[in-house]
Amino acid sequence: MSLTPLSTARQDALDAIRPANPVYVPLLEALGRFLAQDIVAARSLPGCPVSAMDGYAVRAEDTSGSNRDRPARLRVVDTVYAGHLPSRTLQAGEASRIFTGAPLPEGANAIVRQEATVVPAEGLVDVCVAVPPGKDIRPTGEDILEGMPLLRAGQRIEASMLGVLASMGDPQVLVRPRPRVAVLATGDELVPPGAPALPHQVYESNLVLVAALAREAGAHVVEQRRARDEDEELRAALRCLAGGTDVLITTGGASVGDKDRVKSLLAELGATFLVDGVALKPGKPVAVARLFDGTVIVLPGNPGAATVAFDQFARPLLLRYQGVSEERQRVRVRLDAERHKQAGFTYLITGSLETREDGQVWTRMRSQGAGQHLQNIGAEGYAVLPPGRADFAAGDEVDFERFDRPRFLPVEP
Ligand SMILES: Nc1nc2c(c(=O)[nH]1)N[C@H]1C(S)=C(S)[C@@H](COP(=O)(O)OP(=O)(O)OC[C@H]3O[C@@H](n4cnc5c(N)ncnc54)[C@H](O)[C@@H]3O)O[C@H]1N2
Ligand code: MOO
Repeated sequence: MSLTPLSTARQDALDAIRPANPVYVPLLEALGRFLAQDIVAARSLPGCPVSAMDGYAVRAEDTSGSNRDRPARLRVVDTVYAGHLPSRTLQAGEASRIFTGAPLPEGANAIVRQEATVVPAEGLVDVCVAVPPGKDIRPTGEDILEGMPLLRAGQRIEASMLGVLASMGDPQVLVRPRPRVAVLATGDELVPPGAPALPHQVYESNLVLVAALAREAGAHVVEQRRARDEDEELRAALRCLAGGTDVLITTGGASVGDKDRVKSLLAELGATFLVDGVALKPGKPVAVARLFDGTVIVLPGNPGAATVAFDQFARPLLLRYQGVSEERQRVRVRLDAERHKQAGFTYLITGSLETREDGQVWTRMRSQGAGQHLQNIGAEGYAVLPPGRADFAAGDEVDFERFDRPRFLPVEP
């Protein structure tokens, strides 16, 4: 049987997922989630001209030629604090005591910092500098002008964006719900960390790995469970977890061994498979199915293969649920070593990037093995060895998919 190519399989899986309907959440809850609306400035910031310094609002012309030896003496006719309105229009020879952020009085066109003044007597100020018009005034809209586009749907919300939203007067923001995810690790050999394990047993490590990857993709992990390779136990776990969540992610039991029963039990429960096996290494046994109005993603048990299969299927699916697709940067790189592969497969080999003296970019590929834990730690991306070719020599050019600084684009429901 020929396996489905990676890009076709991923599209088949994604086409079945509709983004969830957006909801308003309080700003802090939106951190790390995806904006479901374009944001246009509802007001200017500042909303009117304000002082940028503590000092005196003056008419610039009243200070012309003044210095420490020949200060300009002005009458102080008002005091303006931030959040309060001035009570006077400034006339020639007058100043208003003013503080940072306070609105500029009518008639004033400059600020003198208080360090450049002396108070000779109550109600008077000596200005020891000449200030030009506009000095230390923040004009209306200096930061943000009403009507300007600020944020766009699909952006991942950062702390600074929450500050901008609040500054526009919004107590909440429209985002898509986090998908509710359950993770199920299967295998008789698995022992939970914390309990004693014999050499033929394996510490269960996929639950935390997959839950963490799901959380990085914006999901809310609601349950993590282990099940032995027993039909009854597996069936019960699959039914319960698929019923109560948006996405169930399983690991292990995905291949063709006698005890690899996850896929056949899902089929018995009525699952419809959108993807079942992909021409991808590592990660070949990955499957995606619909069951009980939710999605089940079957990952291979090998931690390395599970990580790649998660990245290529679960991550885009969880992101789509939140209304976005991820666009990673691709660069051309040279391979640091030769590689042989199955011609029909896409191989994704984690590695780091290195720019050599001649300016060419090379990738230092990690040794590849489905079961390896270490190949993903600190990797900068994947060297993509595409289908349609079996042999790659050191120095051959391929695409490199970078993990850092992806773009998130909104998808149409
Ligand atoms: N005859 C064939 N055998 C295999 C094929 C094949 O096409 N024909 N495919 C291979 C590929 S590719 C992969 S990948 C593996 C994955 O198979 P499974 O999903 O069935 O994984 P398991 O057999 O359950 O486990 C594989 C390996 O990973 C360890 N593991 C499993 N779960 C965990 C966990 N939660 N925490 C830590 N380690 C885990 C497990 O102990 C095994 O060592 O199949 C190949 N076989
Ligand atoms: O393709 Mo298996 O997925 O890792 O070796």
